[in-house]
Amino acid sequence: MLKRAMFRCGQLSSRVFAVEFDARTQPLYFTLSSNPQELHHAHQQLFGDDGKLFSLHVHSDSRIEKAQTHAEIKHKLSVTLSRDCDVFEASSFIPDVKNSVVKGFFIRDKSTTTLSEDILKTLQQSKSVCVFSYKREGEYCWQELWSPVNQVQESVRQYIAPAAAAEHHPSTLNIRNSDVFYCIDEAYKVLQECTDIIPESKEVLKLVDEQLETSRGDGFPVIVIEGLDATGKTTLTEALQESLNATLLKSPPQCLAPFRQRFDSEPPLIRRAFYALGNYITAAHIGKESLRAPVIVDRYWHSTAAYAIATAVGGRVENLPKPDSELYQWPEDLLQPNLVLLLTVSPEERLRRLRDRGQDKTVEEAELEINQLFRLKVEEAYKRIQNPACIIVDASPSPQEVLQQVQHLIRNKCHL
Ligand SMILES: Nc1ncnc2c1ncn2[C@@H]1O[C@H](COP(=O)(O)OP(=O)(O)O)[C@@H](O)[C@H]1O
Ligand SMILES: Nc1ccn([C@@H]2O[C@H](COP(=O)(O)OP(=O)(O)O)[C@@H](O)[C@H]2O)c(=O)n1
Repeated sequence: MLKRAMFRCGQLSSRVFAVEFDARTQPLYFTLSSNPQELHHAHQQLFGDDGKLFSLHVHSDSRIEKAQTHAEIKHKLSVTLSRDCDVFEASSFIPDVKNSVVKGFFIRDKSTTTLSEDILKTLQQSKSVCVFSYKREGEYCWQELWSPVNQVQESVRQYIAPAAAAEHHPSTLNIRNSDVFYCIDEAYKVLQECTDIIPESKEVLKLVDEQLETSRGDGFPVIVIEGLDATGKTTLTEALQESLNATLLKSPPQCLAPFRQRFDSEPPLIRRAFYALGNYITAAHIGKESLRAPVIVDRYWHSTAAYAIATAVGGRVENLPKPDSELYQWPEDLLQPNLVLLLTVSPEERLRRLRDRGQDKTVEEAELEINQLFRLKVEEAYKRIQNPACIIVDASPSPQEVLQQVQHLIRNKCHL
């Protein structure tokens, strides 16, 4: 029984564990060894005090169940644990091996209550949750499968040993087909797998099916306007629509508006698949409309990929996939625009515009405000996307000046 549980958790000895203590510093990496190892001073910080230490990881053959269980646990831990408990995002992975990440949490309980153990006991009843506890004796610290009732035999102790920082941050390893999708089929499959738990998925898939395959011939130019919230996309796209006599489209398209709130509350796998499919519906609209007039698109694949990557990657900009990573490549089956312009303004100006607008922000956008690191990662990811790459436009001058600057670019690049 115990062996099966250990097996379920993967081959632990080949894995590295990463604990994200602080978004501004690198994670703490450790590995496991069956031989006693002296505790490295960096790890003493983690294991040194008298608090109770646990980690928990989520396993399941169903990626939908795994994503939802992870999100539920995150919520549960954040609302139920006392202030004396620290919860950190943690993962276990095989260095630089794609899709090897198992996500979880690390809990440091300094309280005198048994609250964390009570919660872990409930969580552990789920067949997809694996809980480990950490014990220290002198210079040695080991991890063992935690059980609230049966004490684990000493033979399964795994000693903590330092591990080198991985070349690729662990949060970059599972991005493909979990956060960013590179063909319609992969995103489509995710929603198909959710139809039982999210009935709206069927309606979204029906809307995708209804879009006839449209391949774009030599129609009018297609120009995408990208940028963080409040950088002036709406203002500019509406002005361009008028001045170029263009059709204005957006991604996600209007037909997905009734479902957006529902999918925004889902874990990244499902939420990102929804936005990915939105791009394909918008692509079908672009295909048709560009036969008649120039098309301006407010957000498209750059937004989908940049926000998804920046959310998936913990910590600093340095943790993003490397600039030459294939994760920044445009999906081969998604209609390419002729021009992508990225509106940028200083963080101060952006905040001023957000405040002037005074309307509700999405949770993600509210997070941008408090989370400078996240904003920097979104912008950097935007700039790294290739085929087509975006051209950066300084959107801090007046609306009229920004329009003129963009009209000039469009004339040069698209001969409009
Ligand atoms: N060039 C500009 N200069 C000053 N304010 C601007 C400019 N462009 C837009 N704004 C104002 O900033 C706010 C956000 O603009 P908006 O076009 O809605 O951005 P987005 O669509 O990117 O969220 C609005 O109140 C808008 O009037
Ligand atoms: N093409 C798109 C558009 C938006 N999005 C998501 O939608 C969010 C931005 O939506 P928003 O409502 O703030 O956008 P605006 O209405 O401000 O342009 C981002 O956080 C992205 O996660 C996406 O993934 N792909």
